[in-house]
Amino acid sequence: MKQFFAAKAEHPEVLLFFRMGDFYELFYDDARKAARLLDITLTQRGASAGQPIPMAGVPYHAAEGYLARLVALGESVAICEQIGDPAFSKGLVERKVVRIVTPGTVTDEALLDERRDTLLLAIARGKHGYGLAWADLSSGRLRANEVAGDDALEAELARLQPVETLLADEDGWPACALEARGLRRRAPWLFDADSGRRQLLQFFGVHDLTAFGIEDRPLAIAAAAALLGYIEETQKQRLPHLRSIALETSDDAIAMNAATRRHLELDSRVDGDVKATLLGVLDSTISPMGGRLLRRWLHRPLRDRRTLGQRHHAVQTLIEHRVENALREAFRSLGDMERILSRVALRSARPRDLATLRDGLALLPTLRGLLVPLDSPRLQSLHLQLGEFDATAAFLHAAIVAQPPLLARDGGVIADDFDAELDELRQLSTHADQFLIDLEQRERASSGIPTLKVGYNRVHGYFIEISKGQADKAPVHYTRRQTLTGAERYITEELKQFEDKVLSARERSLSREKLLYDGVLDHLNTQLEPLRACASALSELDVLASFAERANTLDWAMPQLRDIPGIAIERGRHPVVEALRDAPFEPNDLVFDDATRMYIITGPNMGGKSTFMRQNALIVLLACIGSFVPAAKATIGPIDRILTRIGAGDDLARGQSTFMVEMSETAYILHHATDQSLVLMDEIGRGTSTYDGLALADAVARQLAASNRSYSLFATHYFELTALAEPGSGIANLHLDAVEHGDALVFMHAVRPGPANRSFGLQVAALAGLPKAALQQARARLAELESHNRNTPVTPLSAPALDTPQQFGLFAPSSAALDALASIDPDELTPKQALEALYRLKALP
Ligand SMILES: Nc1ncnc2c1ncn2[C@@H]1O[C@H](COP(=O)(O)OP(=O)(O)OP(=O)(O)O)[C@@H](O)[C@H]1O
Repeated sequence: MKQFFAAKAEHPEVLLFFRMGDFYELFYDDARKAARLLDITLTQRGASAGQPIPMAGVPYHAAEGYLARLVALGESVAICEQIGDPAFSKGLVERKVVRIVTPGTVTDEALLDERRDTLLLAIARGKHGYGLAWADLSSGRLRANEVAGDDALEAELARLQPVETLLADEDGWPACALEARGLRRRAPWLFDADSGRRQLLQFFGVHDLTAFGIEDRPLAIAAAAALLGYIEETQKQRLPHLRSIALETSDDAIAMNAATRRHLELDSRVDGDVKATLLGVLDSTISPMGGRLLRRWLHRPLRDRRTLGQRHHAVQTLIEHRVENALREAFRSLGDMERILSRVALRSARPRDLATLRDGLALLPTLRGLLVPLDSPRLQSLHLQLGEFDATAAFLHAAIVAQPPLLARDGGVIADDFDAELDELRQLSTHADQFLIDLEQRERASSGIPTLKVGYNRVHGYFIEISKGQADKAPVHYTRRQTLTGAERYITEELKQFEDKVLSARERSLSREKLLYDGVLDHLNTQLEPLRACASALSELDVLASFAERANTLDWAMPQLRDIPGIAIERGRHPVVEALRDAPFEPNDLVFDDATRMYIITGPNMGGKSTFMRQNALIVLLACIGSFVPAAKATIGPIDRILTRIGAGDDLARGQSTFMVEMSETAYILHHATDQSLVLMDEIGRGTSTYDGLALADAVARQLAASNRSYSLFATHYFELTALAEPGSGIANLHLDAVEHGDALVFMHAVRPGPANRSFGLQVAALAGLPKAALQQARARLAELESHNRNTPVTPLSAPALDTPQQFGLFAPSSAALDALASIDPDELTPKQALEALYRLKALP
């Protein structure tokens, strides 16, 4: 327990797996917590100061599964191992924490999500913004950035989705940081830029940080130093695969805030159905590393039209030469080279990792053969980046058996003919079998006992076994080793000598194999950088081939990215709605140019307004990651942001009301949208009373059109807003329609110019199964409201000067007053009652 308390004192915040023979045991609160989280039995072991010690344990050989579950729950675990061999140590075995497994630092295959980066993030705070540094230890990728305010920090958190986040243990962090996953508070001095800088210079062995692009970014440096400090503290080993850090500035990418990522359902949905997300439809990559790269691309659409143009051209070339399927076929045996190489660097690569690497490298000549004739600059540069690894592939082929076992521990990994000494040691063991057969026959003959057997057992070693009935015939030079119920077991001098030789040959061959295995890792480590470049080229090829496959299968077209402002989409479709619908999808056009920067979209519920708005954002997004797009034609000018305000994103968990969320997202958009931003506004203002809502929607639309001058799609049920579309306002109307067929309602889904004339709200409610009585009441009420509106002069909304506040002229008399009036029969009233009624009416709101 002394040992335990010492180890626990060093790691008070994490669970301590304390190795005891074949088990990892947990004590006290750790035991209680683990028992709860892992559903394992809480028992007791011994007592301390007269009190029983709560204990829970997991078998050592099954620890990985339990670790995976704990890490997935966001827990960290310190692994305290027995150091040295218990067989040789006198008294207590020494124990030491050898590593800390944390959600953001795991590299074991079993603990990682195959198709998602596992990021550890550190955030440093400054007066004017934040520094971020993040690492994916399983691939060795290390990045940093600086952002200006809380909103930008939130956007980065939504993009990166770290599994573990380090923050200085101070007050005043914004909610988005405090809600980050796997939050870990660290001492504030660990986030110091000056000492951090020295730390980074030392870590990377350089004289300045200019080459990494972070020399004059103190907050990024502070975050990176805190990050690396934590990694070293938890991993307790060298990290040779973290060789550089790169700045990933936000300026290169199309900005999307957290709300936009959520609303567009890029890779997740509130209902958890990932198949119905953009990534779900888009991702047909074969290798896990390709899948991870695609997800990164999707969350970081680019603004650099040259890079994107090269990607589009590459995809087109793959399609034209019909090679995408051949490439993809080759990728099937590729495996996760990127993560394997990290494990090679960390020296934790398993035999099967090396076999996968070998088979992957063996594919390169085929891949190169496919790429050579392709006339695309990007494909050719990837071709070069693949490199030549024929010698390495041959080396691995010679070194590793065709199908190695799971663990290196039991041998059988290094191939025959790779090392003469190993071959000789192995021969000794193999020849042992023949020797034993010969010995058995000889001993049977000389002793005259035909049932005599030669055998082996792990505890007692080799033996000669004679049944109890024949035991008295045992020759005198047999020494008894073990007595069983029905038999006696003996050893002879000859067998003993043989045993020593064979056992030591086994041991020596195992340690020889270990040495050779280390040698193979050494050899691979000398080529780590070119191998990693190869893996990254393979990942990108996988993504490009996946784009080509999707474009072919789903009939997508190559977008044109232009320097000229504007967006023109012909026959655009919503990729996810189209994929999930059985019926055909109705394609729609969209044109934004200098004359029209905003469309007010009206039409019935279920008409397709949201779908139309989102499909255009998704088409722009797809074009800006290098993919083809679901449209007949798409021409897209420079875009700096995609911003959305779409309903149903209620954030009750964060304690904000629906309306509050709606307004803060709208505020964000008005503050950030520029004339190169694409903005989607869906039913803004519906979260509050009609007039407040209308007034707000009107003001927001005007501001977006006149001040922000963004490309805006503005869906609304307030028909009054359609009046904004005046000549010269830059605003136009679009509408969707439905037609009634008897009781049925048919949605046309076709986007047409001009405002809608009906909303069909009640018909849609009927479709949704609202009770008949409620519908009848609603119909009567609607007729009443409509007749009031007709009798009341409505001043139409116009947009004479977009920046002058509008006075609404649509206030009909309060319906309460009308109701009250309607209930009065003047002929029945006495003069006094009439006067009282007049006072009551006057008092009504
Ligand atoms: N262009 C289209 N072609 C075929 N089906 C479509 C199309 N657009 C929308 N749909 C179908 O209609 C359904 C409703 O569309 P959507 O949610 O966009 O309507 P909406 O007008 O935004 O409705 P609400 O006003 O109630 O939010 C979609 O789920 C989809 O199945």
